[in-house]
Amino acid sequence: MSRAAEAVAGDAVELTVDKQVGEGYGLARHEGRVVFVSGAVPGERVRAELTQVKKHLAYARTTDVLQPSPHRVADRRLSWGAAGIGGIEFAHVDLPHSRELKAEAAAEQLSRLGGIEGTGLRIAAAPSEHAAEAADPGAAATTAGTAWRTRVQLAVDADGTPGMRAAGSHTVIPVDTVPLAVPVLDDLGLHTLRLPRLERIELTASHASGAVVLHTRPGTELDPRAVESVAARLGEQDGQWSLLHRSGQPVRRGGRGGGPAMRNRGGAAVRNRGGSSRLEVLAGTGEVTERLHLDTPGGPLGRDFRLRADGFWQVHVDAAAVLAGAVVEAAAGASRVLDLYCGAGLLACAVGAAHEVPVTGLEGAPEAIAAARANSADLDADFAVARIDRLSELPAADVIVLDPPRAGAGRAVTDALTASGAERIVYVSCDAGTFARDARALTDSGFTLASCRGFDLFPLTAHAEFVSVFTR
Ligand SMILES: C[S@@+](CC[C@H](N)C(=O)[O-])C[C@H]1O[C@@H](n2cnc3c(N)ncnc32)[C@H](O)[C@@H]1O
Repeated sequence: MSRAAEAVAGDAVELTVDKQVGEGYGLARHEGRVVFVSGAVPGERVRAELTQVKKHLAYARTTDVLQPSPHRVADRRLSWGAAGIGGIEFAHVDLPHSRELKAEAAAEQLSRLGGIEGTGLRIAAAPSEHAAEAADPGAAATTAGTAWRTRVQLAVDADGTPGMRAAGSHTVIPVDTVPLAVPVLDDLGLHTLRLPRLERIELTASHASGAVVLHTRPGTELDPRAVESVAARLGEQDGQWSLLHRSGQPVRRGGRGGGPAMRNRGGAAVRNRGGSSRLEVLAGTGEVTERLHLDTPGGPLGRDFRLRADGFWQVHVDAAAVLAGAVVEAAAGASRVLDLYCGAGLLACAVGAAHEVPVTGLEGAPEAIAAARANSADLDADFAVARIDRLSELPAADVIVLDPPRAGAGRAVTDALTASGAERIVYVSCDAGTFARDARALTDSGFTLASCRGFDLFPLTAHAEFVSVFTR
């Protein structure tokens, strides 16, 4: 008796994409398996190559579109000379529809992992994209959503050519333009330089200032020509630009001085600053200044935040204002606010200033806490270094704000939130999956999810931000 040959990676298959799920995948079925397919739009019939095959599921990438969705547009990466780069999962979808697909994927995760139904979740456009789409409806298929990143990392290959990593691979693809970056980072032109001995560069653009961090490969010295060529580009820019170097020492595992291992926004493990490798300021102050503008019920609020050039700040050019605005609104009526994972103090300072209430902020990175203290000198605010997941008790507050990294808060933190005296939790999340898991823990222990708002603060990628309020 003959049997159909078992599917293997490399096989070409035809798929009908049923719906959108997390990480930018469309979901299809093929010969008894669930297939997660990239580069497709729900409703489409595509030909795809299987990239990974397991017993009950497989991964695939679209190679040809047989019946296109009306929401399919020309892959924007082609116009950037950046075909195949990863991290821009909706490069081929019109921008408003990409938001609907993210909302569909997040609702599925909230239901499956969090047992949460009927939130009516929408993902709202950030003001810049909203304006671009309103000014020119055609922009939704082309330029809207393509110039928002104030923080960008370029990988550098062994020959010193900068670029972006290919999807699912370490291969560096040279680019004609810095994808998704705010114009000033593209204008620097660092992606056109040869940068020997570097393994990556971090680019930061903030209010009237910016910074570039050069990361050398482990065991190599900085190449003076690379430093000179980058410094020359920074010298041509308006505003204050800093140039920094982080040596590529291998990260120490355990031992003293290593600092707590944490997850950054993208989920990659990072060492607490200062423990693993040295950050050296080659030019400028080594700091950037961010400016927050908010319209609050009490009137306009403007604040400057200084932070270290490599310190955490919300990435989308509108993100700080959008998230701070939503958190200020959600914290209305609070008498004392605790901000967990507070970074340089953005949310704590916005809430403290808008509602004139005392705030406490806790965060693992000492440099961020030093910045938060300086940024809150005019407020009734108290900031301290702490590993949130190791706290046995939380400081007293009636409203607790938390904005954990992509890995979410986890059981120890949700238990501490439950044990606290807080009546309201304002949870800011950049990952619907880990948020859904934490939401289930909170609702299982007596909290009710009162609201969940989505914001497209990572346009054209699979990610979004969520601001949710739990009450009890
Ligand atoms: C998404 S950022 C939020 C920062 C801040 N809310 C803001 O908007 O600028 C998460 C922060 O959590 C910190 N962090 C990550 N893991 C931590 C942990 N286990 N304990 C304390 N802080 C942590 C990171 O250093 C980072 O500053």
